[in-house]
Amino acid sequence: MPSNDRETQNGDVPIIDLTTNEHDDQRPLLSDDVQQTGFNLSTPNVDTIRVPSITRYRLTNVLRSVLLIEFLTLLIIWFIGSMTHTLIDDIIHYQFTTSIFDLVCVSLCKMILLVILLTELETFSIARLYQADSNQAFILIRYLCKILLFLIAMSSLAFAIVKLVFVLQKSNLEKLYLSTVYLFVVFSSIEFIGVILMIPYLKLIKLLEQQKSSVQKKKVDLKRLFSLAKSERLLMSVAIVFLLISTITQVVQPYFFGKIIDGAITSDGMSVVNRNVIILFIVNCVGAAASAIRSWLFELSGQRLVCRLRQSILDSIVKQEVGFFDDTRTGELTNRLSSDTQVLQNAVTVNISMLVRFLLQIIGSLVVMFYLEVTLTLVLMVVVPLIILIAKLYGSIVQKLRKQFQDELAAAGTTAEESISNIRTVRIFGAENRISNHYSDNLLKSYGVGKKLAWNSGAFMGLVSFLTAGGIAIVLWKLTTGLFTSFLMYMLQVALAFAFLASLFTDFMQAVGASERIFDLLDRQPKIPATSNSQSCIKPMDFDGHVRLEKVCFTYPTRSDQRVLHDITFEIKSGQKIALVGPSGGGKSTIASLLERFYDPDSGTIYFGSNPLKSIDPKWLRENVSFVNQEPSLFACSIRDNITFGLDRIDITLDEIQEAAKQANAHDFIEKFENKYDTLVGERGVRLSGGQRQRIAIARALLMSPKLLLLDEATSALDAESEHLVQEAIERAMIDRTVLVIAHRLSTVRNSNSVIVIDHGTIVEQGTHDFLISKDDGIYKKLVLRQLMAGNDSITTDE
Ligand SMILES: Nc1ncnc2c1ncn2[C@@H]1O[C@H](COP(=O)(O)OP(=O)(O)OP(=O)(O)O)[C@@H](O)[C@H]1O
Repeated sequence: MPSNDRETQNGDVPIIDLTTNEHDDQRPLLSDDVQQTGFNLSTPNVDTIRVPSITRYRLTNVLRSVLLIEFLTLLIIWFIGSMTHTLIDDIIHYQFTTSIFDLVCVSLCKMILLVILLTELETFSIARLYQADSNQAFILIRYLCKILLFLIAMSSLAFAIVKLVFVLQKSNLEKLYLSTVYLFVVFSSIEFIGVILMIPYLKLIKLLEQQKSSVQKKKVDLKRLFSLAKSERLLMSVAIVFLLISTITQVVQPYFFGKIIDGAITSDGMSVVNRNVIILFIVNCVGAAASAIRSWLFELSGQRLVCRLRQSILDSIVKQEVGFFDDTRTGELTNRLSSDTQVLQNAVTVNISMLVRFLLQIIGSLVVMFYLEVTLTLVLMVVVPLIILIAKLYGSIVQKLRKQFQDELAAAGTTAEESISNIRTVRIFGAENRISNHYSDNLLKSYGVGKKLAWNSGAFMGLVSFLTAGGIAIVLWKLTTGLFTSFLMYMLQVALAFAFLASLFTDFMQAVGASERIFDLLDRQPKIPATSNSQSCIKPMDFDGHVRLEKVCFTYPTRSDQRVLHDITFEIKSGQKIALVGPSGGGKSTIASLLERFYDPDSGTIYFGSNPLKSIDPKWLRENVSFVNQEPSLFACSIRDNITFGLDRIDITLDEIQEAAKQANAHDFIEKFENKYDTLVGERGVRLSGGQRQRIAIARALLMSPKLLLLDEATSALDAESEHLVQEAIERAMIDRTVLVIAHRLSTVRNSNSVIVIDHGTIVEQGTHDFLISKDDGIYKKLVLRQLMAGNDSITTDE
């Protein structure tokens, strides 16, 4: 069930108002509404309802805008007209067939009344949302509002048509005046159709101020999304100049094309044809060059932008604390790096260019069309949206009727099937006629729906044909062949531009979703800093390896109900080797993770020398503490690069690398490779054996010369030779260092100064190997005895 939150994340803006059926005034909104609207409103309680954030791009707001545009346009035309005769003149000597004053008044009144009614209906809807019981008074007022809405829109249209009819009967009309009346008819028709379409669905929820947050977030994100392109503004400005040039060339082409055709069919027109063909050729060449440069520059700025963005995202990802990665899937993060950034790249460069281009194309084409023939353009502006609206209306009606038809047909089918399969029973009871009548009843119902379908289909085809034929008749009657061709080409340009704009809207919404996810990531501050970012971080220069854990308790963020460590207190003195042993899952690796500050303890403190770990510079920590874990992962680069992975300095010599590799028992096998230290290890080091990987990881840790070495001994099965080599490397690595080793082998434990036995997150025993083995009934003793009996060296057991 999509919740509002999820919608916001995905960036999907619900386009249609919250809708319900008429009869649901009688019941609370139930699951159907959830499916229909995407919002769960089933519990109509003020406290528990999550009021959905509704889009600003909703039908009622479109209607409000149309009303405002209509009023402002008429007002401007009235003022322009006043240059010839004063505004007052138009009022005092008012004439139905020559004044604009009445149109302005009707438009103003209509705007005020419709806006009030729409707002009222929205308010009722939100009030109803909060009320479990239906309120008769509410319902009545709602119906009244809807009726008024319809009547006002219809009256305005009727007035417009009457005025047009009267005006057309007059001769010597001013072109501007006639156009204004046409314009008023267009607007009134659009509003009337809008109101009719809206009334059955109007259950709009008015968004309360305090609940606008998610809409506002979207707004901010859109702004921020475009701010990404800021650093490319120079490139993009140049690109926009070329975009303007290429769009202008595209807009003027049909005009010259028309001229060529007109010239070709007139007897003395060859010189006109020649001239215009040359102009068209030059225009085309300029357009092609401008398109090429525009496309190159937009693509280039897009590529630059996405590179920067990907870099910032990766920087932000790798800065996050380890707990973040426990919680976030790798695929999700790589998706943000690849597909989300790709979506953004298109949105802020190519899509912007397309948006500007198509808008200019529409405006430019309309301007030229108006220039060529005002009346005709106005007629087309009425006919085309009208056909689109009618098609939409027809589509929704047919969809409903088809479903009804299928249901009725299915019922008839069931009757027939039942009768045929139970024919013996039918025969026994002589029920043939009854069955036939029953079937006929069902058929009649489906036939009834079929009749409606047929009627609607006829009406639709008739209306569309009439409008199209009417439009074409006017075009043919009014225009020369050349003009006709230009007109058709312009219409095509406008229609295509609208179609592309619709798909661009979807792309932008997708980009808003992607940008939300990306900005969430870019803005995320790691809970544990990965880099030194403040002056207050300490770099304890006198650190000698002495570490103390005091009453450390810890729970993994992803498993908050299970505490992993309880009151762990112990210390590792400088130069000591401490072995952590205990059953699997007891919490040994977790202690090492805390010392690496992958996580922070819930309570208690870890001290490095006298400094709490939280106050220590993260960079210093990485340089002075090395961790070799059970299954070390290598990077898909050369052995040399893997060994020097942790080092910042670039002046590292091959001798130093070889020395570390020798200590880690890795030098000999590396030398046997054809490319020696430049051998590529493959993804995650797959081209090396487990033992070789471990020895390279040990070399990598040793090269850092850490003051504290954390070792997690491998339990993975290695052959005897490899195991011996790894073990030897580990023992060598421990010499002259402070070491905490998660020990799985008796030999390692024996060599350590102290053994700490961890079970179920607590320290259950602590002391030297000899002391612990001498204890009767001790866990450590049991572990050792068990593995001695099993005849191996491993002291780790599963719980
Ligand atoms: N990233 C994690 N998120 C949630 N729980 C975890 C995580 N890592 C370990 N755990 C849990 O914490 C507990 C202690 O795990 P830990 O790896 O510290 O045990 P261990 O003693 O090192 O075991 P082993 O010897 O098998 O490596 C286990 O119950 C484990 O399931």
